[in-house]
Amino acid sequence: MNIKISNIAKLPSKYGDFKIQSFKDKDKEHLVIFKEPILDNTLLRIHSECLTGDALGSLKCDCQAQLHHALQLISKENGMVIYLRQEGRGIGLFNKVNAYELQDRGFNTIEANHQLGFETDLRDYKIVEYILNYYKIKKINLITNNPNKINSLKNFEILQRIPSITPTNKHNQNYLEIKKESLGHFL
Ligand SMILES: Nc1nc2c(ncn2[C@@H]2O[C@H](COP(=O)(O)OP(=O)(O)OP(=O)(O)O)[C@@H](O)[C@H]2O)c(=O)[nH]1
Ligand SMILES: [Zn+2]
Repeated sequence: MNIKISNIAKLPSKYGDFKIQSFKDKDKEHLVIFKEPILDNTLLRIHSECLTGDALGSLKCDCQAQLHHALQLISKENGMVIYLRQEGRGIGLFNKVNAYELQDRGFNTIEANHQLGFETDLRDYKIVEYILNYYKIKKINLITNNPNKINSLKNFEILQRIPSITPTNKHNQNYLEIKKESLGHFL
């Protein structure tokens, strides 16, 4: 892996004072947001980019609420959010917009991906392993409902899974049901 690592900068936020550092893997500029001290057994959220949810407050998913919940948790003590630039479960923003248009026509999130010729989930978490090794983290308390994320971190000891439960609304109800029924999320 040919990873470039930025310097560490301060990021004061409405949830507290964090530090940020970027890890650049080819064209993907990932971000680590952390509250010191970084412990060997850190509280960790691995968050995949969702511009529509994280930045625009879309009600179609639970991403923004999950991100803010994690930032609130780590701001209380310490911990880390690894923000991965794998938008739309890895299909990218352009394709996600096309998937959303298919959802407007009645396809669910998984079917829409398949209609576009993509697998259900194209994400990979190799860079997470690199980042955790870089920070010398071996044990984690992982904030997630996604069993895939847990399985992708086989080289680390997962001490605890912290659920990330967010409010449902009429726009994300089906999305959350699919996560539970088809993707096995702990919801
Ligand atoms: N392709 C596609 N991606 C979506 C859609 N809605 C949200 N996403 C992306 O899904 C990713 C978030 O994945 P989720 O499956 O919601 O949740 P997760 O992060 O894997 O699981 P948690 O750790 O429990 O939050 C982000 O990259 C979003 O951009 C959609 O309808 N289609
Ligand atoms: Zn989202």
